[in-house]
Amino acid sequence: MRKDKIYIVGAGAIGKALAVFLQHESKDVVLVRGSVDNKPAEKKVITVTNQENQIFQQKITTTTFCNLKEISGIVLITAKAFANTEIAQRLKNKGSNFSVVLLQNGLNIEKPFATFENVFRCVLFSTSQLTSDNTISFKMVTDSPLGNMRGKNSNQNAIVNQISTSYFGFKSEPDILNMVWEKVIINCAFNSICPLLETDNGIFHRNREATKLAKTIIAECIDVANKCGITLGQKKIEEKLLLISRRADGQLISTYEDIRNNRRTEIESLNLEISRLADKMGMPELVPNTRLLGEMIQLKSTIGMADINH
Ligand SMILES: NC(=O)C1=CN([C@@H]2O[C@H](COP(=O)(O)OP(=O)(O)OC[C@H]3O[C@@H](n4cnc5c(N)ncnc54)[C@H](OP(=O)(O)O)[C@@H]3O)[C@@H](O)[C@H]2O)C=CC1
Ligand SMILES: CC(C)(CO)C(=O)C(=O)O
Repeated sequence: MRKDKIYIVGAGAIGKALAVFLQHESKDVVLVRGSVDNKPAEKKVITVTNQENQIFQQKITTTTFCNLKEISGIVLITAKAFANTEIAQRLKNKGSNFSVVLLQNGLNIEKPFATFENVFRCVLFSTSQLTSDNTISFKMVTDSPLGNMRGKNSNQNAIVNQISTSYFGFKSEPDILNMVWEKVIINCAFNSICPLLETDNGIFHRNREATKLAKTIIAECIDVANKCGITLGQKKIEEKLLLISRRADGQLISTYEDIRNNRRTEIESLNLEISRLADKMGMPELVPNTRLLGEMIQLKSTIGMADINH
């Protein structure tokens, strides 16, 4: 079996958990900082607790792009999606002997990698939350599908085999675009409703009114997807939303974490991207609630960030 080096770009909740699980299974892994460069490499002890209260602890090498002359292997991007243009630019200077896998939420986030040869998207069905700088609460919902944007299929299976562990699973997906849409729609509900209600991901399986609102968002977004030639089923997406809500009960969605920590959110690639698509098609009326909730998240986030700057 192939044993490529695995570079994880973005040392956040997902990146750190993934690094720990991979190294736990003896994979050759390094964390590469997304927002920081020109720092020497260091080793950090990172501890992950999973849904079964199993504890995993590994000393992970964390480095920055300046220390990597050439990259050869698998590059997993777990930085926030709005950083992709800058990350693509940095990767362009590191040769071409690697495949890129985007593990981020969001629609059209692969655009900055348009000129790369092997680009894959993965749709994450796991939740990870930092409980302190280097401790993480992790819950796997189910295996995360990974599919081909431009690379060869053989490459896709090799990547899935190499990055899968017993605790953070992946599977090959022939129609990743469909999956991306489904998950983006689910995130349009989770990433707006949970932070606005200031609650955790379990809200939908606990509260019927919250689920009703989520169903409205799902229906609006499916309309936009259909108009873009993507056929999706309302029931299937609702079931996935409830499954995630049950399995990720108690975890906070990353957008809520961002707002609580006065950081930029990814709402631009979720509710606001779907709203933009509806506008572009000349049908803004398709997504009134999705847009409104997205704008409220934007406002909540900018108010918080403005407060700390004064
Ligand atoms: N957390 C979760 O449960 C899930 C997350 N996702 C998706 O996974 C991705 C990562 O999420 P998560 O780990 O929670 O996020 P975090 O905020 O915990 O970590 C994201 C990392 O992105 C990097 N980053 C942030 N801003 C910038 C910037 N301006 N330029 C470059 N890099 C930047 C930072 O890396 P560094 O510290 O190295 O600078 C940061 O640690 C997101 O797209 C999210 O939507 C999907 C499903 C579940
Ligand atoms: C919807 C959920 C919880 C699924 O993993 C997610 O995408 C996130 O935490 O960002």
